Amino acid sequence: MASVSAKIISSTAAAVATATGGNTTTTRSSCLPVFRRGPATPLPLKLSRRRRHHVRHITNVFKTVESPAAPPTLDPVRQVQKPTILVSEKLGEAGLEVLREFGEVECSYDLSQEDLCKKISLCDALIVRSGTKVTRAVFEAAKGRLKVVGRAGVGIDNVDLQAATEFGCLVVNAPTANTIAAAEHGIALLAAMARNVAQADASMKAGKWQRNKYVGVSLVGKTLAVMGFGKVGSEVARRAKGLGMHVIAHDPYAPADRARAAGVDLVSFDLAISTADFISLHMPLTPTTKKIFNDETFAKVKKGVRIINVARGGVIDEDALVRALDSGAVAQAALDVFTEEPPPKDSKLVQHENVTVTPHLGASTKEAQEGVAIEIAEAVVGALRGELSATAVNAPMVPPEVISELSPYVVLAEKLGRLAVQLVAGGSGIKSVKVVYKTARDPDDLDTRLLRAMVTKGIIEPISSSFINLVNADFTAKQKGLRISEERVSIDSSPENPVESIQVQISNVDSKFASAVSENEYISIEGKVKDGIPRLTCVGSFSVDVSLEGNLILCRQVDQPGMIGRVGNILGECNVNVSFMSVGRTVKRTRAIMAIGVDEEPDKDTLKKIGEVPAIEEFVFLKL
Ligand SMILES: NC(=O)c1ccc[n+]([C@@H]2O[C@H](COP(=O)([O-])OP(=O)(O)OC[C@H]3O[C@@H](n4cnc5c(N)ncnc54)[C@H](O)[C@@H]3O)[C@@H](O)[C@H]2O)c1
Ligand SMILES: O=C(O)[C@H](O)COP(=O)(O)O
Repeated sequence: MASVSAKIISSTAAAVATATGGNTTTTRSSCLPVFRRGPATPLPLKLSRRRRHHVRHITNVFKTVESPAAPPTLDPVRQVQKPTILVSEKLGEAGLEVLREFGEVECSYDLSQEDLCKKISLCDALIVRSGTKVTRAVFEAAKGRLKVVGRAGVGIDNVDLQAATEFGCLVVNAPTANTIAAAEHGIALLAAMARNVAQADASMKAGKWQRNKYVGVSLVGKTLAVMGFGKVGSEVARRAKGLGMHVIAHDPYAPADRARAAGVDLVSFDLAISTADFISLHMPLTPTTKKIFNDETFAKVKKGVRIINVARGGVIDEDALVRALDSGAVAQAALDVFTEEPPPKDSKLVQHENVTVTPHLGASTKEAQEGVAIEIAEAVVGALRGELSATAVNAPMVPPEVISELSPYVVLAEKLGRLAVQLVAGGSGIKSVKVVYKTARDPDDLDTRLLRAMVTKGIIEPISSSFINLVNADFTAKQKGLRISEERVSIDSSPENPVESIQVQISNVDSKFASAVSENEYISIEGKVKDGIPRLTCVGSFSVDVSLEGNLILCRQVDQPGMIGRVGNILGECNVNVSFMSVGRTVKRTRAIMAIGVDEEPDKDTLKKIGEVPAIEEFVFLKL
């Protein structure tokens, strides 16, 4: 019971040491290059000998298939086997040079799936852009030889990450080198659309001179809503302000002070779309943002709004956009990205006279492609050397024995992060997260890198296009201005379990569920692993005990008889299956918290009915 000592490990996500695994106590003299945001300059990072050993295992942690014996190519200088690197889409020359210095490079563009599968078993690395589908079949055909896939760009939706991980293949990307290019393309589309440049050009080339038909609209003094205030969105905002536009932004997870510093007001989704003259999309494609622009949304926009999309086609319901263009709700659209790429030739959207299109050119500038090429080439070479890459998007790097012992806690950590972020009220940017581990072991022996990475993953993934793992968690958190600190609390208990409990605290934010806010005024949730199953054991000051699976409804109600039955009935009537239920209270017959696990997602009406039960003071639905 007694808490003996508390050791604070101030590991800001910013700390370079944490980007490599976060051991804050041991630094020795060996340096390994790790590639970080911005120009692809190797930064020396000091790693302990133990850490270096882990680093070398990065590509082997999940390896399930032995590499076949392939004909070796010898580097005449080093007299070691040179790896073979297949480049399947056009890559900048500077990147190719980096690759050629290290391995045998084969550039084969426009390969069919079949041909790619034939070649891949002789390759150690593959470099692609968005046009090559790296499917499970490709990893299967690689027969274990493929060690790394490099995506020369941000989006990795064309790479089957699950298959990559299963086959022990590291995937790295180049997340920052094309940010400016994408922002510039957004601005190019904004201006071209407002002045009908593409339509007027086509008309003149058809021999016409239609000055009256192509009268445009001015940008100065107009309101631009930037939807997604991340890397690209904030650069678009900056440029639009330079054009004299009034810029507002919607991003539930962006820190308000970062927006304020850029002279941009963060507003709600509805306010953004109902007041803007122009809407520019810069959010990632996630289950939450998929088709976020749909018939319902277009009914709320300011009539005659103009929309730019250089993010991902899937955030717009394209049929709904055609209807909105036909009705005049949307005056014009300028699109670089499409749900299906290339879109069907007879696509009504592409053919629409009020739509300007480009074939996914956002990242296509010479400068961006050179930057991306160098960034990806260095990341791939580093990975082939077995070094740590800050842009790795899969395959955590922890010794198998640590993974095995921590695996149930890994699930717990991710779920606690995922729950905690959903308790934050939209509009309040998250800046500071603290993870508290209670352990009966020597806190110095507790390797929390994986757990911290998984909490970070749980917090960031629902709100970003980033894929988080042990390698990139701190790097990504830093990019998002998120400070993750840790505290290890030593307790008297059985040292059999590596961790007794994990608590996630988020400070300086408002909560959607006031009861999740502790006396110390931060959102606090805590969990434990019992019989190998992760469980939620504390919400704010309330104790509960529910298994973390399916979805969760948290209700705070007056502590009185019949509450479980009433809510259970509402869910039952709507065919929502309750998997478990737990009630926690601080004082008898005052207030209680009910945690209800549900297999299905209740619809809006069902949730409304729960909220209408008089004794229920607040409730929230959380996806695990
Ligand atoms: N057209 C191109 O060639 C091209 C080039 C680069 C990037 N992209 C795309 O642009 C998008 C943005 O890229 P980035 O590098 O700026 O990513 P980022 O992760 O830096 O920014 C995304 C932002 O969206 C915010 N967000 C998440 N959910 C949201 C929601 N529901 N509503 C509003 N905002 C939300 C996040 O908080 C984050 O700030 C991605 O979809 C990326 O794939 C396209
Ligand atoms: O995800 C990205 O980086 C952009 O969408 C660019 O894709 P591309 O490399 O195929 O141009």
